[in-house]
Amino acid sequence: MELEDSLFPLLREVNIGIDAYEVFQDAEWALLIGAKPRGPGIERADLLDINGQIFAEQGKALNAVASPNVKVMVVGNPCNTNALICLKNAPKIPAKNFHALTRLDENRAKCQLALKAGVFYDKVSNVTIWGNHSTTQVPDFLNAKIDGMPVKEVIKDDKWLEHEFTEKVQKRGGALIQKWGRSSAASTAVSIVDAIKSLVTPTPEGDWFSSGVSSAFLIAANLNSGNLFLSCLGEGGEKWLSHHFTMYTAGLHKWKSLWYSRRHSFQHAMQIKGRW
Ligand SMILES: NC(=O)C1=CN([C@@H]2O[C@H](COP(=O)(O)OP(=O)(O)OC[C@H]3O[C@@H](n4cnc5c(N)ncnc54)[C@H](O)[C@@H]3O)[C@@H](O)[C@H]2O)C=CC1
Ligand SMILES: O=C([O-])CC(=O)C(=O)O
Repeated sequence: MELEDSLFPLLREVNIGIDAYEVFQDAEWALLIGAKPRGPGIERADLLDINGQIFAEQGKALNAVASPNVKVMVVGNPCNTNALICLKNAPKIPAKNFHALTRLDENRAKCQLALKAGVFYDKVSNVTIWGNHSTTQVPDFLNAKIDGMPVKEVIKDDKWLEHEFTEKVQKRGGALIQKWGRSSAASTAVSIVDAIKSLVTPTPEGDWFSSGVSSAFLIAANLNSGNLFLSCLGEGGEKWLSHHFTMYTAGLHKWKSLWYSRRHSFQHAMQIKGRW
């Protein structure tokens, strides 16, 4: 009822069902949110036993009945691993069509940087979230900008950036659960909309956004030099952007261990530019 009352310009019909093979029929977009949330003191990874199965089944159903070019945004946690499970169960759907939601982390990072700098959040750009949607993620302030200037030139407080900021973004989900007893809902919904808008509309010149995509798209990485070169495969009408990033030491260290220990899992956030 609330969906109908919201007068969404693209909403034509609401169908409710419990059979994934019915509800995914010819779907062009699938936002996979239905999954158990964590409670206080629990890590997202602890949900895998319960939630993993959901995404295996949904992957199979999408593979069988959705549009062959369906785009899938996995939200249910642990979202990176669930996205990989879903992808592996849907071999007919291009792997590049699967995303894990890291946009909420990007938005959280932007909010913290804006608050610290005393600017409105729309002045913050070029924010990257490296790694999993978990407490191991690395919100990248080194390549981020405030009003077009490197963050470190605006916020001259390295201790805050490297510790307080990083930890705040990493643990924001848990902090919300501690406070309210349940996980974020409104900001998650907004971030899903933001993520999809970013995927289907041109990225503002010089900016980028973060989304969790399969590590199969990382074709080159020079981790030893301090420069991380990421390159994504471009297919169809999609324009993937390559970037050079200088990671700050702690970030590089974390990224390195993520890359080596879990290189085959679905956990790398990266920048994507342009239309889907
Ligand atoms: N990636 C991200 O940034 C975020 C991820 N999440 C995750 O999203 C998921 C949903 O969170 P909430 O909406 O707060 O939980 P909720 O408990 O309010 O809703 C979960 C819904 O999933 C449904 N569900 C249960 N089993 C299902 C199945 N097999 N197939 C389809 N639907 C099923 C339930 O009926 C319920 O309506 C959780 O895993 C949570 O951790 C939440 C916030 C942010
Ligand atoms: O923390 C959680 O479990 C829900 C979530 O993913 C977030 O709010 O980032």
